[in-house]
Amino acid sequence: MSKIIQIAKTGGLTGAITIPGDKSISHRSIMLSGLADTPVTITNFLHAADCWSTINCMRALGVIVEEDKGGVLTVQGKGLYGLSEPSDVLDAGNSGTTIRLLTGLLGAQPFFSVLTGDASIRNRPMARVIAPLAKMGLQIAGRGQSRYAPLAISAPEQVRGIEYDMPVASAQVKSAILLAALYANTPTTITEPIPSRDHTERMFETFGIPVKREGRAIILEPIQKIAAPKRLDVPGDISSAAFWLVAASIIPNSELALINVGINPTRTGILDVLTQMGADITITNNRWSGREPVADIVVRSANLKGVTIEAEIIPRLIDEIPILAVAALFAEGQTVVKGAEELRVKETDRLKAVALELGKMGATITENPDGLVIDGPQSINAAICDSHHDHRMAMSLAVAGSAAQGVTITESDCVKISYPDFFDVLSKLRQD
Ligand SMILES: O=C(O)C1=C[C@@H](OP(=O)(O)O)[C@@H](O)[C@H](O)C1
Ligand SMILES: C=C(OP(=O)(O)O)C(=O)O
Repeated sequence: MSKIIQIAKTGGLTGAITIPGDKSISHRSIMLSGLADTPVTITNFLHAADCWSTINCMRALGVIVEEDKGGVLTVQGKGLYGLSEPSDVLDAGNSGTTIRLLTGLLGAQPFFSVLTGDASIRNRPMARVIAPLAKMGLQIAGRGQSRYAPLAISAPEQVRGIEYDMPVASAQVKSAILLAALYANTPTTITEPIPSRDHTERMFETFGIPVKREGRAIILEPIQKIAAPKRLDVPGDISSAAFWLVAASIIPNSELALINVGINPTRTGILDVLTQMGADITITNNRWSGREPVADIVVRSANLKGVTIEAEIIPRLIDEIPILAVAALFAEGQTVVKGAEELRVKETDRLKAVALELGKMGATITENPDGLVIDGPQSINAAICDSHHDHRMAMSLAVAGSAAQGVTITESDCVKISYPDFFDVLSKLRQD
């Protein structure tokens, strides 16, 4: 794929899109299956670069992962106590989920390992996982006084359960602790400031690991074994569907059917906010994919209005702020995003990148330390914009350009991180 892509203005988008597998759930499906004693077949796995980083790390620990021609995976795990010492450095690539979750899992193993990733990953905060894991007895050291990867992980003397009040709402930190807690000799209680995505908890239950939830607390008792399912199906990723939800809302004469979208309530902040903005969204065909709720979603063009997005909802739409900023440019009135300072430590500083790159298209966006203020509607022009190597930025810019006067995006191949077919799907739906 070319690194520079030109996107033209488009007429209404119509058709049906089967949404690719959920990235968060795909990572977890490989990790848990890797700890199983019996083979697990995984359907609708997200074949994107981040999830392959997880597969490659698990393979380096001895787990066998096979892929058939249709992309269905079969994982032959090593059992809870069967992972082996990797002979080389483990590479998480661009994936924060891979490096953070594996830090918890590897920290509890009786061997040495080193975890690193690309330039972006080596700049993302790791102290937030190392601090609670150290309280559990794990031995993890990193660059910059253990704030950054590469991380060197040594065998712990023992793994203790902890009671931990999380200072930041982060599913990655919560999950790292839960994975380490699988090896603890005492219970672990984690309390979240605001509930974050609960895919790890649901996946644990799918693997026969009981997880107690009491208000904002999550409790895991010491376990002896796990009981893997034979098959696991990954629902479609609502964070990928988000680009189509906004594109169809802001491009006149659009009607898209989004098939197989995960609608776990810890992820549906985008639906709540778009509905509040006046979007025309219908949820149909509600069903279950294992312990995860799934539906089809029909979205039609609508006149949007600005809204205030408060801190409390941010964890439920954490990855959707860039595309919501695009929606806000087309909405009548002011949109304010608050309590979103976590966006500064993602693949790039997403608050800064949104203001800068949409600014190149002529948009005026005020960047606050913890959010954005966007007055709409604004007319935006064609421009050459940079993705900052951030998949969600690239896709958000493509939607903005499609709805306005077109856009040229540099470093556009980063969409391979979460949605490799994104530009192909967009070009098939276009009515030029
Ligand atoms: O646990 C996960 O799968 C994820 C959690 C979120 O990160 P944080 O835990 O850092 O908020 C999210 O931004 C990321 O895309 C995926
Ligand atoms: C932040 C993201 O992922 P990760 O933290 O896994 O790199 C994302 O997908 O937007």
